[in-house]
Amino acid sequence: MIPTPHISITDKELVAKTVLMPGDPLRAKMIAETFLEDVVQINTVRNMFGYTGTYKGKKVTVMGSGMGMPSIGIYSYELFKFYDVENIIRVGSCGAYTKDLNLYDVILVDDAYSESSYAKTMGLTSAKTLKANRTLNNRALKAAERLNIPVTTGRIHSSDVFYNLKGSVHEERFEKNGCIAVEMESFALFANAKALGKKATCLLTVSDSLVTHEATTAEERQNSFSRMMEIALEVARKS
Ligand SMILES: O=P(O)(O)O[C@H]1O[C@H](CO)[C@@H](O)[C@H]1O
Ligand SMILES: O=c1cc[nH]c(=O)[nH]1
Repeated sequence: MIPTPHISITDKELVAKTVLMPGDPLRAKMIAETFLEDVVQINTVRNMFGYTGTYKGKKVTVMGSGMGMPSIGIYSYELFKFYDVENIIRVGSCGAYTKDLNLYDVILVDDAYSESSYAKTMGLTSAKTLKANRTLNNRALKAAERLNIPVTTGRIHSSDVFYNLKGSVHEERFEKNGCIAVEMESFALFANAKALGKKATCLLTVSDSLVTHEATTAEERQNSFSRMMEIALEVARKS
C-alpha cells in the first residue's frame, strides 16, 4: 500500500532499511543537511519532512515523527509495514527526572514505561513497559565508546502529556517506576516494532530538567544534539 496516507514516496528503494526519527521535521532536515551525502527528499506530506542519503557510504533515511504516540505510531507503522524498514532509531529530546542528569547528557533507552493505551488499543499488549531492541542498543553502546561519548542507559517515561497538572508525577515516575527522564513517543514506537517483528530503539538528549528547571531554547533543541546523531548514524551504518 504505497504511497500511504501520510508518506508520498512511491519507490521503496528510496527508503533505507534504517530510519533515524526525530520528533521535529526541521531536525530531520538539519540531520540530512549536516550528516548525509547525495540527499533526496522522500516526504513532504503534512510537512513531515523525510530524506534519504548516504552516511559513510551507507544508505540512511531520516524523517520526522511529530510529537506524541499517535503521531509516531502512524509514521513508524507505515515505514515498517509498507516501506520494509527494519530499524527505527528515535533521536529525541527529553526532560530529566533526576538531578544526576545534566542538560545535553545523552540517554540510551533500555525500556519505556507509559500510562498510554497505545499498545492495548492496537490489540498488542496491556504491558506498561516495552523494551528497546538489544541488538541496536549494543551497537549504540559500542559506537558511543568508539566516539568517546558518555551515555546513560535506563528506563524512560513515555508520557501522553507535556503539561501535567499533577505537579509531582515526575517524582512518582522516578521513585516508583524507575524512570530517569520523560519524552512522548518511545512506547508507541516499541509497540509497533514488537507488533511487526522489527527493531527499534531511542537515543535522547536532555533538553530540560524537571528537578532543577534548567532548559535549552527551541533553537538549541533543533540544532545542538549532534553527539546523539553521531551515535545513531553509526548504529545505522552497522545495521
Ligand atoms: O524532541 P522530540 O523528538 O520532539 O521529543 C520531545 O519533545 C517533544 C515535546 O517538546 C515531544 O515530542 C518529546 O518526546
Ligand atoms: O516530553 C518532554 C520532552 C522534553 N522535556 C520534557 O519535559 N518533556
